[in-house]
Formats: sequence, structure tokens, C-alpha cells
Amino acid sequence: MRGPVLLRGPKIPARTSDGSLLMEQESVDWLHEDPWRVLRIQAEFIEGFGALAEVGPAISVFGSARVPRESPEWEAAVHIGGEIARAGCAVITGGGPGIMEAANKGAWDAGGTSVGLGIELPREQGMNPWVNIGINFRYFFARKMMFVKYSRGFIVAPGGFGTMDELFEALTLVQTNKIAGFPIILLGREYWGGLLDWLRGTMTSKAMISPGDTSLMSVVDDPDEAVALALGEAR
Ligand SMILES: C/C(=C\CNc1ncnc2c1ncn2[C@@H]1O[C@H](COP(=O)(O)O)[C@@H](O)[C@H]1O)CO
Repeated sequence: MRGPVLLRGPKIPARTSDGSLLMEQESVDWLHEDPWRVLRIQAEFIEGFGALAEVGPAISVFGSARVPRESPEWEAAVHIGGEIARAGCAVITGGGPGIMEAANKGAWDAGGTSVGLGIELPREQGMNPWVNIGINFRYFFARKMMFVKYSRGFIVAPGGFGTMDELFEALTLVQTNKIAGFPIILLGREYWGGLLDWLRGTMTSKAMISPGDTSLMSVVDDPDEAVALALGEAR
């Protein structure tokens, strides 16, 4: 046996795990092997659970990392972050620039809890300055779970692939009843219209989703309505 794994015949290693542990280290390559990565992954969950356990009710705000400061989308996200904080909820974002920093700024300026769940990226941006609880993740999947576990709902502003990933993960979790009573609010009818038409048309008519599935999200133009809907249906 190697731990819980049964090895027989030629698969039996020359050295036992104990033996390897006690040997003088020749190489640190083993640190980069998948079984050891599990410990890092575990550590991300432990750090995340520890840091967020007492964050209280929260709403996650997603959207493009690329919208410029002071653009209408950025200002709307500042307003949304402020309103969520004034309602006594924490704001959770990806901790980056664009919509993320805007929502964090709104929460920060309102004296609220402003959480950033950052991600290690090749071109490091660093956590935006309006985060007052920040956690940096190596792995997208660990980080994505935190958004869902610690939020009562999602507000999704216009964005690119990252935003789509976050939106469709939440939709899948609601569709498959992994989470219930979880409002998903899309901000910006014009931006989201084309996607919704395709979901209602092509995807529904080809029976890839059920007719009711597109009702798992709401689409609004008014930031205050987005906040009210996100806060209104607590899990
Ligand atoms: C690409 C740029 C900065 C990248 N920095 C990010 N920091 C934290 N989180 C990010 C970052 N980029 C994407 N995300 C996540 O995806 C969503 C936005 O992605 P999109 O493709 O821009 O829609 C966002 O909600 C984050 O969770 C600067 O140019």
C-alpha cells in the first residue's frame, strides 16, 4: 500500500513514503506534483472559510475588469456597492479593477464590509484599494465556490468571459437545485439583451434548456432595482 493506494508487482515503489520523508532532500520537484497540490487547494478552502465565516449577509457584484473609472457602468457599480452596504450587507467582488473596484469603493465609502476575492493572474493587478477583507486565491474553482457560499445573491454588470463564467456557474447551480432562492440580477438590458434573446430563442427552442430556465435571472436597468431584487429574496 502507498497510503490508501494499493500497488502490486512492478508498481511497488523502491522506497516507502516514510523512507522518502526521512531522506535528505535531493529535489523539490515533488512539491509541484498533483497530490501535493491538494494540500494547497485544501489550504485555500480553509483560509477562505476562516476569513469569511463571520462576514454576515453578503451580495456578490460581478462585471468587467476593464471598464474605465467614472464611466456610467463604473458609477452604477459604486452606487450598488454603497446601497448594499447601507442595507447592512457585505459586498463581495473579485477584488480587481473595473466593476469590482467600483462596487468595493461604494461599500468602503459607505463604511461597510468590502470583500475582495482576488485571483493569481499572469499580469498581476493586485487587490484594489477599496477592499477591507481580501483573500488571494491560486485556484479559480476554490474562489468561485466562496462567492456562492457567502452570498445571498449575485448582481452581474456587463462583462467578458470572467463575468460569463461567474454568471453561468450560478445559473447552473440554481437550475440543478444545488442552491435555492438565489437571485441573479443582470444589470443593463441593452448589454444582456442579445444573450437573453439567444437563450430564449435558440437554446430554448433546441430544448437545451427548459422554457422556465431563463426566468432564473432578472434583467434590469435601474441599479436600485438590482439591489432591491438581490436583497429581497434572501436564501
Ligand atoms: C484583465 C485585467 C485585470 C484582471 N484582474 C482581475 N482581478 C480579479 N478578478 C478578475 C480579474 N479579471 C477577471 N476577473 C474575474 O472575472 C470577472 C471579470 O472578468 P471579465 O472577463 O472582465 O468580465 C470578475 O467578476 C472577476 O471575478 C485588467 O485589464
